[in-house]
Amino acid sequence: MDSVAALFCTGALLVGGIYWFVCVLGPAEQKGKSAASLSGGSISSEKVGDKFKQYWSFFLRPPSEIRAKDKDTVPDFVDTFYNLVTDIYEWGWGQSFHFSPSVPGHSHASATRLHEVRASDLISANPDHRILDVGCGVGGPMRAIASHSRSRVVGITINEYQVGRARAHNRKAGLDSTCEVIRGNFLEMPFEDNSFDGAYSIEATCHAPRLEDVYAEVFRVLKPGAKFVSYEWVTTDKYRASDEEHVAVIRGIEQGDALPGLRSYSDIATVARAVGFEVLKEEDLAAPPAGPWWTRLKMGRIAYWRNHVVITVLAAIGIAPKGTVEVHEMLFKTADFLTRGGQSGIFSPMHMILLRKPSNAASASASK
Ligand SMILES: C=C(CC[C@@H](C)[C@H]1CC[C@H]2C3=CC[C@H]4[C@H](C)[C@@H](O)CC[C@]4(C)[C@H]3CC[C@]12C)C(C)C
Ligand SMILES: C[S@@+](CC[C@H](N)C(=O)[O-])C[C@H]1O[C@@H](n2cnc3c(N)ncnc32)[C@H](O)[C@@H]1O
Repeated sequence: MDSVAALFCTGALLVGGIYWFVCVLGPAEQKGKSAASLSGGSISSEKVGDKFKQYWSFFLRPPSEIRAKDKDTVPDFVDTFYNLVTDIYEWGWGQSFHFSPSVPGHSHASATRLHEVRASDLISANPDHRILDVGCGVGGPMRAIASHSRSRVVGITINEYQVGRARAHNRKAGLDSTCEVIRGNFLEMPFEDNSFDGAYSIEATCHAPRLEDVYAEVFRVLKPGAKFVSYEWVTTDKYRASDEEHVAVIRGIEQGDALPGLRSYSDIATVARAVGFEVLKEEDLAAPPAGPWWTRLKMGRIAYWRNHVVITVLAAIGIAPKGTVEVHEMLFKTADFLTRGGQSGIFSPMHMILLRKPSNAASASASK
């Protein structure tokens, strides 16, 4: 009898321990995504490890070399990146793949929504509008903006797997009649000239080798007089190319986030004007008095260790693809570079620029 009781107690402790470890100790976001369903996106399970190695050796090279020699293959590697990370992002962060300033008294979810709705208000999105989401991910911002503004939103992403996830989330949220998702390259968009009443891009254009190419495409598809807002990833005026620590942090951010070279904040408006936009407003939304955007990354550290153990176990027993462990390790390190970039103030993921296509603009972009 004693041994049965001991067995029962051990079993109960084990189950309780696992529950505590997985669910209580910093639960992952788990909005529609559980650890057991982590995949390599559209990449088959056995190829995840190889694809990760290819990704890593591509982005290990200096950005200047990537842009000079392989500008045209960047979107393919960005696509691979999102196959590798989309499930982990959703599981550990949620459906909005971006940062937001922390706001006293607001949860992360609520601060995220405020940041998204701000973009919608800046472009004055309204129920008569058809709005473009440039680089839409799995559609967190799209759903928030469609609900808030009642406008129709069309999102474009390079990654087919994200299209499936975004459409499923839209259906579940009852927003599939107002939100549409298309697979395509934002450097050559499959949309008519002058066909959108507004556009926004949240932390996505940083993947373009040349900012002018994506801005020129947005310019082309916007109706004259329509507004475009972008939250850009940039180095700030505190960044010094002569400081080794600064360079290492920025390289770490580029490699772990599929970026062909971060731009300086001072280049954004110049590019926008060169393709024909009027600059209405420009502001670093990360600058004080805004609350720090990186606190969520720092606070998550214990959960990342827990996630690492969960992924390692799931990969060992064949539930998660083997290469997922390496992908997670990369994200773990990237989180540290991003935090250092935020704390030192040399990097901002939310340099906001608000642009307008002049009312008298011709339909096609001037820059191409
Ligand atoms: C705009 C981009 C993505 C920004 C963020 C959404 C992501 C940047 C780094 C990501 C993460 C880092 C650590 C992960 C952690 C180790 C894991 O256990 C759970 C997921 C992370 C928190 C993950 C979540 C998304 C990020 C914060 C780029 C790519 C242009
Ligand atoms: C960091 S995610 C941000 C997603 C979304 N804006 C959000 O905040 O949730 C960047 C997005 O840009 C998309 N992207 C990157 N390069 C692209 C390209 N060349 N064409 C289309 N989409 C691209 C990715 O597929 C991804 O959906």
